[in-house]
Amino acid sequence: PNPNIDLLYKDPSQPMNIRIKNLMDQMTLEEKIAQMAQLDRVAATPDIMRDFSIGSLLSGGGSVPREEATAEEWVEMVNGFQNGSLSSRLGIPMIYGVDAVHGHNNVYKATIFPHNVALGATRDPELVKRIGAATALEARATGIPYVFAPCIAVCRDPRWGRCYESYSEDHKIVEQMTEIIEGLQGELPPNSRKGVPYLGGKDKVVACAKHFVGDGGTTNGINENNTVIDWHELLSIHMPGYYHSIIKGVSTIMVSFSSLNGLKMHANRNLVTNFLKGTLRFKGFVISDWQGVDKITYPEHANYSDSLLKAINAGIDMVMVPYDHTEFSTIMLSHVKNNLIPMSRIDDAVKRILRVKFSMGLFENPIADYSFVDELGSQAHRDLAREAVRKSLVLLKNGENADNPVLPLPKKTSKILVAGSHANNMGLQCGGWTITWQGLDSKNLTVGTTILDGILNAVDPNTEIVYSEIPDSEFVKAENFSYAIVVVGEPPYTETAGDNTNLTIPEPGLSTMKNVCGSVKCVVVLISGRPLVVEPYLSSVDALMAAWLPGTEGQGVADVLFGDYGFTGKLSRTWFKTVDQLPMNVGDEHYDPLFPFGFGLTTEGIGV
Ligand SMILES: O=[N+]([O-])c1ccc(O[C@@H]2O[C@@H](CO)[C@H](O)[C@H](S[C@@H]3O[C@H](CO)[C@@H](O)[C@H](O)[C@H]3O)[C@@H]2O)cc1
Repeated sequence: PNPNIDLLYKDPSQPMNIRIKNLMDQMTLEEKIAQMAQLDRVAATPDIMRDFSIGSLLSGGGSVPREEATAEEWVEMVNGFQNGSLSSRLGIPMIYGVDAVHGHNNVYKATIFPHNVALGATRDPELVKRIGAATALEARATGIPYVFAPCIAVCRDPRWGRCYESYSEDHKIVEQMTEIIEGLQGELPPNSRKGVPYLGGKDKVVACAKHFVGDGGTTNGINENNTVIDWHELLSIHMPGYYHSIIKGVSTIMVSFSSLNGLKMHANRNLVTNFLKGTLRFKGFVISDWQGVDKITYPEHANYSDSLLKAINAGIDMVMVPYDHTEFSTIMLSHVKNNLIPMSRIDDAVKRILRVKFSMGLFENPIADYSFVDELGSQAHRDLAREAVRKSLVLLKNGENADNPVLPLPKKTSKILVAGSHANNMGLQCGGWTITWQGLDSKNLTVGTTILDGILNAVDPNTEIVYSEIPDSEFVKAENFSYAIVVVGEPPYTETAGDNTNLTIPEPGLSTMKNVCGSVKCVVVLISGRPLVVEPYLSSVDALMAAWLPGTEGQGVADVLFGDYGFTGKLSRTWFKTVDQLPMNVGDEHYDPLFPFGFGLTTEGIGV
């Protein structure tokens, strides 16, 4: 140990503020600046962590140790970097972050929960809190103590490629679902201080409310674009989720790529510093989005020096660089030495970062162990995800009238046709942010139960199931099926790749629907991240349900299709007739939906 270092900051019996001060008094300017940098794992090595005292690492979407890496391999990777950090001059541990936005979605074999649009349809904050707790355990199974969740966007236009990451168009549902923060971080002890970073143990993770602010309100839902809104609309629609998150002790908040009335959020000092840190008294740290600093200019990175100056002075504490830490540090050092960034701003950022690291016990427990590896994809979590799937399904049509319902379907019948691109495809039913950043159209993307598997498990052993991905109408007519289940929908997409102005059901789904439903009684199961154009086909399908992006536990669809459980889901988004109506949200003066916000037919389950 270096005799010139006062190790008081490593003493957990000391008050946190004493530890922070003792450590900061010993940090060089270079070390303080390095704590404000977050690198993707591909740009880091243990030596870099040691030599530069980098504050944080992340796995960007799809950034994994190797394909199908085990929990143990993840732990080894994170600990490898951490040991580098611990051997730095002051031994400040790094914090490793990852997007666990519907379960620990980068990791093979993790439980993949329904995306947020589906969770909003459950109207069940307690369920969502349990999902947070399960997600925390699966992140810890891989040695990771920090997740970039929840996304508390209020998506106001389904043309937005990230609309499925939003719980609802209604801010009240988004506020309720911030309960997930207490699942992720742990429940605040009674009478504990509100509005300060909280972490309730080694089985919990630091959370991140994102993306501050108004990410879901951009013009025409164009990703990373401009949200044009007055102050009262901003406060009433997009801001309440942040109050609720802060009160629940959220430790970090991520800034949005988008702009507010023409000003990039990453350069918005009034909102990040004056409002979030001032008015709302947020005490955790504010992190940029991925190259969010670079994107202050167009083309991005056109003037990184000026962008970094704007972003740090706006109040961003940690920069998700995530590649070139040398450029970052060199420019930061220059700005401080030239008094363009005041030392007080650096000290505010580092104090916030250290406050989160001390309050989460990272100095006491920097090295992950293998005690949680069996939590990854555990049966208990899969059962929880299956419950979430059941509760998220929204029944939009059930026969021509209530007297002659189609659902629940009989398990015992002669022959059932299961058709459609999304019936037997794990990648398609999970959607974006799954194993890779964009997700994949891949039957066996990860471990789980496809919707077809779920149906096969549910029906009577004597019932014949015929599966055909894209059957033609002759085949359907010739086979004398009792009825058909048609599972179709959107391909996986993430962020801008998901921006879509026509919102039609892609081929071959539409043709499959026509071929099948024109020839036999059919139930259509729609797999999508948002409402799609269905009005023209409604009269030709016998039943229609929204299954959203259910994740790995496809059994939950069969549970409700065949009546073990009833349909209870309610639309968390308005179902439009045509895209010309958009944006159209509950409460609008002109509101003419196909199915209104809150709509959902019900059926009785036998309650197994
Ligand atoms: O090579 N290219 O062509 C390419 C293109 C776009 C990229 O852009 C990047 O891709 C992903 C990783 O590859 C990153 O995750 C982000 S997204 C951003 O990242 C955060 C951390 O993952 C999340 O919490 C936020 O919620 C999200 O807005 C970025 O968009 C990267 C590479």
